[in-house]
This record gives sequence, C-alpha cells and structure tokens, in this order.
Amino acid sequence: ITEERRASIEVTQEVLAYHITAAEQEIQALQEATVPSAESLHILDFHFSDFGLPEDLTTQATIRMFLDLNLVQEFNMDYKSLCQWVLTVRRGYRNNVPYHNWNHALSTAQSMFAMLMTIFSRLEILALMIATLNHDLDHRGVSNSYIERSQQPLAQLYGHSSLENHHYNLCLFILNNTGSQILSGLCKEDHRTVLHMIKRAILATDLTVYMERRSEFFSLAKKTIHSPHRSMLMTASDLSAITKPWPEQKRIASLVAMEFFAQGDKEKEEFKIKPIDIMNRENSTRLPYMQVEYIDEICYPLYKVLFDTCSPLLNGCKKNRENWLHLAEEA
Ligand SMILES: CCCOc1ccc(S(=O)(=O)N2CCN(C)CC2)cc1-c1nc(CC)cc(=O)[nH]1
Ligand SMILES: [Zn+2]
Repeated sequence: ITEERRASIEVTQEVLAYHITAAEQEIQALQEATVPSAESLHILDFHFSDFGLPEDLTTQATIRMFLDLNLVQEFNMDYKSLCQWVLTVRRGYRNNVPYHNWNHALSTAQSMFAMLMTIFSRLEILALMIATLNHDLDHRGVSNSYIERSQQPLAQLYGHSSLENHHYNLCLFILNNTGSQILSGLCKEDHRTVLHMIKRAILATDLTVYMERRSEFFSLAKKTIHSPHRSMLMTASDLSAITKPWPEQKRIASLVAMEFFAQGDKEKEEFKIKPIDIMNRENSTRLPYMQVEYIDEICYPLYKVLFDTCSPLLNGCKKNRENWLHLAEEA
C-alpha cells in the first residue's frame, strides 16, 4: 500500500490510543484504592472466573497480580503509571464484543499468573503478564480470514496475523504513552528484550500459527519439558476457558458461539457466501460435537504436553470433554 495510506492508518491507531487513555479521576480512584489480596480475589485458583466480578475489582486484580509477581518493585514501576496503564488497556477492549473483550484478557492473564506463580525468569514473567493482558486489544469480534477477505485496513497494513499485529501495535502505543510508561525503569537492554518477548508472545496467540507449529513444539517439548515455549504458555492461557468448571465453560462457550455466529451472519450478508461450519448459526445443534473436536485437535494435546503430570488444566479439559461428549450424544 502507498506511504500515505500506511500513515493514515497509523494515525487512526494513534487517535485510538489517545481516546482509550484513562481519565484522571479513575486513575486516582484506582491509585488510592486498597487492593485486595490474591487470596480474597481467588486469582491463584485455576478454576478462577471473573464472571460477576465488578469492573473496578478487575483492574484491582490486575494490579494485585503485578504486585504479587514483584514486578512493580523489581522493575521500578511508577505506581500511578501502572494504574493508568491498566485502565487504558481495559478501555482498549470493546465491550460490545461477546467473547474477545476485557474479561477474556483478564482471565487469560489470570491463567498465566496462576501458572507462573506455580513455574520462570523475572523478565519473562513481566513480558508474559503484559502480553496476556494486551493480547486481544481492540479485537473486532471477527477472524483474521474475515478481515483479510473484506480488505480491511489492518489486512493491507500487516498481511498475515493482522489482528495479532494490531494488538501488539496498540500494546506498544500504550507502553509509550505519557503517563503509562511502566517499563521506563528498565535498562536499555532489558527494555529491548522484554518488547521482543511481548511481540513474540502476542503474535503466538494466532491459533493458525499454533496449529502450524505445534508438531515442532510437541517433538521439542518432549526433550525440554522444563522450558516450554513462551508461546505455548500463551496459547494455554488464551484457551484456558476450556479447562474451567462446567458451568463457567458452558457460559463462555455460548459467548464464543455468539461471536462466531455474528461473524457468520456478516459473511452471509456481506459476501453472500455460506459461512464455515463453526460460524453458521444453523449448525448450533452441532456445537457440543464441535467442542469435542476442538478439545481433541487443539486443547488436550497442548495441556497434555505442557503438564504431563495431572495438572488442574489438563484435568479440567478432560472433564469438559466428557461433558460435551455427553451432550453431543444426546443431540
Ligand atoms: C463454542 C462455539 C464453537 O466453538 C468452536 C468450534 C470449532 C472449533 S475448531 O477447533 O473446530 N476450530 C478452531 C480453529 N479454527 C480456525 C477452526 C475451527 C473451535 C471452537 C472454539 N474456539 C474457541 C477459541 C476462540 C473457544 C471455544 O470454546 N470453542
Ligand atoms: Zn484471546
């Protein structure tokens, strides 16, 4: 695309980054709040759900994770900047999208937090906590293939993994924004390293990339089980809803279905095509069966190789397979 086209799209991103900057009084409220403990927020539990958690507690839970991972002290983060950064990241998600919203970002980060508190280098922990919170920023509730097929600006700018590149770019804008530069305390070397780790981690959440590379992971992971790829931890956190207690998994699956079917509707009316199976609302009776396939093809192999021991994530995933299979047989 032409230079001015690129520039105008980047300006739009800059304007967006400006608009999502948190307001002064909500920054102060968060700054002055007494942040509840990890125990009282249940954020160390693998079965954690943020369903029903009031908005301001979701931002306090994020602050709590950064505090308990000792990231604030160790990387000399200015506390007010951290508050503005969390609030701005939260505003970077669209609350009219059923699944890829702030709740999904927080639950992805909480899964990573629970895994980290129980496996890593300090810089990696910093990178992974920032990456999980920012990994779906400004998601539009449609897939990369939809964006590429409908020639949206993002596709012209990035070509592949358009969404993930956009999520990373916004993450970078917020980290560079005046007042939310939580990495300003790092030395040049660490700063460069952590940005590189964040980029790799966010780009790794593109499920098609995970599907392409997983044979490499699985063979490799066998030998180096103790240093799983950061990107595998990202996917394990991103998909962790499949490991949650059945009521939570059912609730989240219906949000995923809502978003997929909305895209299917858009494809029907805009492209006059029949959407792929999983986005076609006429197939909603096949949902339990699709979830069993999703678990068998994507989730189970991942949790199996990451946590060969019977971990809560692996067990949660196994249990939900049984639940979906039971529903699929009833249908
Ligand atoms: C619940 C509505 C149906 O949900 C699905 C249906 C099919 C498949 S799939 O494995 O066949 N596959 C995945 C890769 N795509 C490229 C092709 C389709 C996955 C899901 C699903 N995805 C997520 C992650 C967003 C969460 C979730 O709970 N379920
Ligand atoms: Zn995600």
